Amino acid sequence: MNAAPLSPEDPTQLGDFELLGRIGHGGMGQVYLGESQGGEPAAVKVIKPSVVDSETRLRFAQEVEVLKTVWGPRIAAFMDADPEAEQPWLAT
Ligand SMILES: Nc1ncnc2c1ncn2[C@@H]1O[C@H](COP(=O)(O)OP(=O)(O)OP(=O)(O)O)[C@@H](O)[C@H]1O
Repeated sequence: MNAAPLSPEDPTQLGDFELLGRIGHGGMGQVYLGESQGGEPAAVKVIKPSVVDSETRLRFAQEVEVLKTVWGPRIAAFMDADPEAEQPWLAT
């Protein structure tokens, strides 16, 4: 997986995931390459601090709930999430 280096303002740890680099970004989030405590690679999506408000928190919590209910060979599997954290995050 190609990842760009973390910037000084990036978090280095979210939940049990160590963040190792940046792999992409969407409308409301930055996606990091992460690693679980067991050494499993993860895509860790974090809501950008500039867009965290009650509406984006709600949308993000809904995304997490939907992800918990879907699985398949072409769907990144849900690993863990904390939509109520100061910086809400989701690991797949
Ligand atoms: N599981 C993953 N594996 C590899 N890269 C990923 C993964 N999830 C996201 N990415 C990368 O991060 C980018 C943004 O993903 P994200 O889920 O935030 O997209 P989005 O749905 O467009 O954003 P938003 O939900 O914020 O509107 C993707 O285009 C991709 O490059």
